[in-house]
Amino acid sequence: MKGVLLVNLGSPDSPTPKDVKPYLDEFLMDERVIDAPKWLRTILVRGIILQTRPKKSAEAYAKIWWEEGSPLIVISERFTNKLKAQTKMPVALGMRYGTMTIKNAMQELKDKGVDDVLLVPLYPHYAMSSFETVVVKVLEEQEASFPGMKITTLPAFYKHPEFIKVLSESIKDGLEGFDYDHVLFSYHGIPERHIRKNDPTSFHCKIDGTCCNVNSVAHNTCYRHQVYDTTKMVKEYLGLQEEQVSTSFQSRLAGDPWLKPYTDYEFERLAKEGKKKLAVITPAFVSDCLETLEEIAMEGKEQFLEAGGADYKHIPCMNDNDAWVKVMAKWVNDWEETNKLDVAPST
Ligand SMILES: C=CC1=C(C)c2cc3[nH]c(cc4nc(cc5[nH]c(cc1n2)c(C)c5CCC(=O)O)C(CCC(=O)O)=C4C)c(C)c3C=C
Ligand SMILES: [Fe+2]
Ligand SMILES: [Fe+2]
Repeated sequence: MKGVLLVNLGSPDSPTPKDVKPYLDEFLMDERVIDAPKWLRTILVRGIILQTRPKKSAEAYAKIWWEEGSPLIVISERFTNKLKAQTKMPVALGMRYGTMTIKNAMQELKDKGVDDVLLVPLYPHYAMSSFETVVVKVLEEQEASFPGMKITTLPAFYKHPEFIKVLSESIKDGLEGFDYDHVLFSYHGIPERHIRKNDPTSFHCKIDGTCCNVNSVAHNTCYRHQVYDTTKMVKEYLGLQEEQVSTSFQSRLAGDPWLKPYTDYEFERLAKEGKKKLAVITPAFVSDCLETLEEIAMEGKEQFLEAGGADYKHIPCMNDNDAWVKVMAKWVNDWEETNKLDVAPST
């Protein structure tokens, strides 16, 4: 029997250093997130980062926490429940990190008789620290505990026309009544090195501003190419002008060079260039989370206004909006009927 496994990133159990620490430990000890050799990763994560970050992180989580729990988890659960109502197949939700494990979600599907699973990483773009680590973890769990289970993965849907349409329409709704003069597309950043590591040709991705416009098989796993494609397609759908739009990367960790331009620097640049009324959208995330609700909606607003901006709005993610659930329901139900996936054509 067919079934659907939705996977998002996950959150700590509560916004306290006690619960944030094991969550961050699992997250940052993932070799696809901090890709240093294990001995070095252990020193970096357990010897340095985890000494101070859990407290700082817990304070940030406390600012956005809801009565029902972490926004990312609550929103993902609402999305899952709505999807369940639109498909005959069993649907389960797991998180890559934290206590809502992928293994439990797979067990839930198995208990319902599912042996043919459509895995849906809840990320529009491919990065080894998001999409790839989910796929690898699911395959590890399959090998260890669910040997009879077949896994098919929904590819990154960053340029699927239905995704672009539903994302653009939700942005249009968010922009309604807000008199903006610029729209910033802020994506979660990744270290530049990860782009090169994920390049199957070993030579295409130069991160020099040109490679991403030249067709290549490398784009199937190039986060930078994919996010610029999303910006371009949404910009075209909404009829925005080139000079009204820019793309930047947020949430970097100290150390490595990460994808540029950095969102916090863009706030300053845009304000200084006279863009006074800024709308910020965050299309790397399908649901709002710490990185959108705290870093963009709260911190970002403060940074932009301090730099001289006059008005600022974070446009919410698609979350459990009905049109987005409908698109996902169509994708999974089509797969159930045809056993084929028509999601992201490769370039
Ligand atoms: C959009 C996909 C994501 C990518 C790619 C990604 C890469 C990445 N993240 C970190 C470090 C942290 N990210 C944190 C939070 C966080 N990250 C994503 C998504 C992607 N991360 C989400 C949805 C969230 C929010 C989770 C929530 O509970 O709301 C955090 C934790 C918070 C903090 O302490 O800042 C860290 C740490 C790295 C190093 C990385 C790529 C290498
Ligand atoms: Fe992250
Ligand atoms: Fe590129």
